Amino acid sequence: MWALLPLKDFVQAKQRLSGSLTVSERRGLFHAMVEDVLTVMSVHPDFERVVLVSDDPAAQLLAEHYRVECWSERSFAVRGLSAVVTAALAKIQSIAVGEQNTVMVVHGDLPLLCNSELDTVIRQHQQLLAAGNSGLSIVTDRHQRGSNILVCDPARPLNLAYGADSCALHREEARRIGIPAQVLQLPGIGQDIDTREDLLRLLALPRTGVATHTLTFLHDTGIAQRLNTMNTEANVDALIAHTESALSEWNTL
Ligand SMILES: Nc1nc2c(ncn2[C@@H]2O[C@H](COP(=O)(O)OP(=O)(O)OP(=O)(O)O)[C@@H](O)[C@H]2O)c(=O)[nH]1
Ligand SMILES: O=C(O)[C@H](O)COP(=O)(O)O
Repeated sequence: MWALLPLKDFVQAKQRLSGSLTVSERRGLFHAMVEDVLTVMSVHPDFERVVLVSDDPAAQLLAEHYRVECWSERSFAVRGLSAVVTAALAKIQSIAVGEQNTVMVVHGDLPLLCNSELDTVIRQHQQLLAAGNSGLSIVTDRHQRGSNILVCDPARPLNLAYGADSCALHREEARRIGIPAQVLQLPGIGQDIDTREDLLRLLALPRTGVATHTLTFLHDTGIAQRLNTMNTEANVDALIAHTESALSEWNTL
C-alpha cells in the first residue's frame, strides 16, 4: 500500500485557528502535527512508499528526516486539495502500471493517529476488498462529515470533493462509479485539529504517548496554558451572562 500526505504551505495551514494563534504558532503547530503523523506512517510495515505532496521547504526537510518521499505540488500545475490529490493518484497509477495499487490519503492534522487505528483501517479495507477487487474506505471526523483518511484504488478514479460534507460526497461518488464503500469512525483519526475546540479537546486528553510532538509544542510555547486560561475566562463570562439573565427573569416574575 502507498501513503499520500498532501501538505499545504505551512504558513497557509490551519486558517481556522487564526483567531487563537499567530501565523508562526499556526505554522509551528502544523509542523508538529505532521511530525506526529510521520512518526507513525514512516515506520508502519504495510506502507511500501510514503509520499508527501508539497512545495514547502519544511516538507522537504521532514521527508529527508523521516526517510519518505516528497513530490512537488507545483509539478502537477493544479490548485486545491482535491485536484492535487487526483493528480498524485494518477501519477501513482502511471508509475505502478498493471499492479493492484491501494493508496491511503492521510491529512497532516491528525496528531492522534496511531498504529492500532492504522491497522484497523487496513484490515477493514482488506475485508471490503474481499468482495471485489476495488473499494473505498473513508475514515471520517468526529462530526461524521469530513474525509480524514481515504483508502482508494487509483485505477478507479473518483471525482474527489474535499471540503464541506466530503464524507457523504465521496460515498456517493463511489456508488456512482460502482465500487463498494464503507465509512469508519475511529477516535484518534476522527479527531482532526481544525478549531480551538479541537485543540482544547486534545489538551484535555490524558498523555498516553501519542501526539507527542504536538503536545510538547503546545506546552513549551505556552499556547496550552493560554488557551486553557482563555477557555476558563470564556466560561466565567458565559456563567455571569447566564446568571444575569436568570436573575432578570426571576425579577420579572
Ligand atoms: N498539497 C496540498 N495540500 C493541501 C491543500 N489544501 C489542503 N491541503 C492539506 O490537506 C489536509 C486537510 O486540509 P484542510 O483541512 O483543507 O486545510 P487546513 O490547512 O488543515 O485548515 P484550514 O486552513 O483551517 O482550512 C492538510 O494536510 C492540508 O495541509 C493544497 O492545496 N495542497
Ligand atoms: O474534506 C475534508 O475532510 C476536508 O477538506 C479536510 O479535512 P478538515 O478540513 O476536516 O481538516
